[in-house]
Amino acid sequence: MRIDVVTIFPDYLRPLELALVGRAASRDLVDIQTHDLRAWTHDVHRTVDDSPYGGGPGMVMRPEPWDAALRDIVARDPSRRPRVVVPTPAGVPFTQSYAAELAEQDWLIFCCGRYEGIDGRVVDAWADDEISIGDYVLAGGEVATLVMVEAVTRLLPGVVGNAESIIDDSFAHGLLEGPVYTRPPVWEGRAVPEILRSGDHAAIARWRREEALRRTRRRRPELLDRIELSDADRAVVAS
Ligand SMILES: N#Cc1ccccc1Cn1ccc2ccc(-c3cc(N)[nH]n3)cc21
Repeated sequence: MRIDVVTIFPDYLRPLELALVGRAASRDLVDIQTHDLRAWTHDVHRTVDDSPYGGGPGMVMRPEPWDAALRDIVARDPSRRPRVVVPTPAGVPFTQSYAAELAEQDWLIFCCGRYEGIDGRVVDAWADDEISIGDYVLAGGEVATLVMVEAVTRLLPGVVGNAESIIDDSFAHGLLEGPVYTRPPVWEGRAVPEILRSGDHAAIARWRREEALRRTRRRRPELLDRIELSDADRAVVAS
């Protein structure tokens, strides 16, 4: 997969050079290129913003640099059509299934806005997806892009060593993941649940599902309406 990110703060995307995503890039499992939007400005001040039509606070990102940047980047591989993603607080919620959908693409371009956002005509002309990572307002699209690139990259083949761990992900089954434990068996007087040290894998799987059901019921009950529950699951949720 190729991922291009356009931003006025390229250094904000440096974390993509680290850890899981950085390792995936070094193994050529993903090719991530970051671009400074100001490279597509031509005035001495490299201006990317202007006052909003209709008045109001803040500034809006001008259409011309964005259109020039996207035309240039897309033209670099005429045989492929990228999926253009614009992070925005007004977007469709980003979910694990959305990450899986984006992970199926072979080329993503993330457009990181700043100020009060990108001129709506550019978004209309170019965006395939306008995505929100949560109901709060960030100062720009870079953090949302970091979140989405990590969530998508970890789903790419070969990136996560133990493929099972992404299958058992929180949300993969529609439930929140239950608690996890490691050594020591007792820490500060708190013991690891005995079942996890029993070696009875069927019982352990059942316990983990029950913990996931209980945690989901407590923290995100609305998720339970979206999944098929067995009679045993319903008994746990009702208890
Ligand atoms: N747009 C806008 C906007 C509107 C009002 C006030 C401040 C901003 C800042 N901003 C500019 C670009 C941009 C991109 C994404 C987010 C974003 C995403 C999520 N999920 N929260 N915030 C915010 C962004």
